[in-house]
Amino acid sequence: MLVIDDINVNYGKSKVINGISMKIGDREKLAILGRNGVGKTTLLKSVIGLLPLEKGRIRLDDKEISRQSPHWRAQQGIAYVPQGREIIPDLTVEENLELGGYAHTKDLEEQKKKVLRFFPALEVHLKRKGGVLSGGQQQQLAIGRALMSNPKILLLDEPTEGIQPNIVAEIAKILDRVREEMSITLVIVEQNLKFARKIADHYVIIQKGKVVSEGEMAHLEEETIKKYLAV
Ligand SMILES: Nc1ncnc2c1ncn2[C@@H]1O[C@H](COP(=O)(O)OP(=O)(O)OP(=O)(O)O)[C@@H](O)[C@H]1O
Repeated sequence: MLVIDDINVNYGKSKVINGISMKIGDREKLAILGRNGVGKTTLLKSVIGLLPLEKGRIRLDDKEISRQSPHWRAQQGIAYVPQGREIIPDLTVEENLELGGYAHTKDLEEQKKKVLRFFPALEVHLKRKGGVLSGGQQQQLAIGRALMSNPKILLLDEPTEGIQPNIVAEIAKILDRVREEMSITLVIVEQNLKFARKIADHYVIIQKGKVVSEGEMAHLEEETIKKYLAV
């Protein structure tokens, strides 16, 4: 279980996360929702250790991780798919994948095989440069790269951004399979509500760095959507 306990995160004097708490159970599928600029990416970055906490604590399975390095947290099983994917364009698909595994996997070949089972669209392009793939393929590669560390928890920041609807549906299917077969907890920051509904069983809505609504996805009401998500 990942426990976020009353955290604050600032950029200099600007307070972005103001007392967020949440518990994310094993194998849960959580969507973090909210309008632009409310602090969703900042929250994910503080969980992986890229941003320091001003206040509060984060625990993973009863281990305090708040002050550990990003590398240490990755070794404990937290993986991250950044917004914009951040594929290295001049490395091949295979090399991009391997980058996610070097520090965490004894048997790179075996792990590659395990990950590629979920991504037939990547397997046929292994020797091509990452930069020539379509947006949807790059997103799959970014997810595959994160899975190379064999994580317990996968954090994804807007995986559907700029991706065609049919590929979005494909990614939803892949994530579902990954979660089932690798027994992973999914935490997805998302603006695409349709996708979020499809993929997640719970939601949290953030506004001005605070949680303003949370619950089961099936109970997310139109009124709440209008109030906190409609643009
Ligand atoms: N490096 C930074 N330095 C200063 N302020 C920042 C920095 N990164 C983000 N911010 C500010 O922090 C606030 C929250 O940003 P964040 O990216 O976490 O929001 P978000 O909810 O993920 O939005 P989006 O959906 O646009 O990605 C915004 O006001 C943003 O301008």
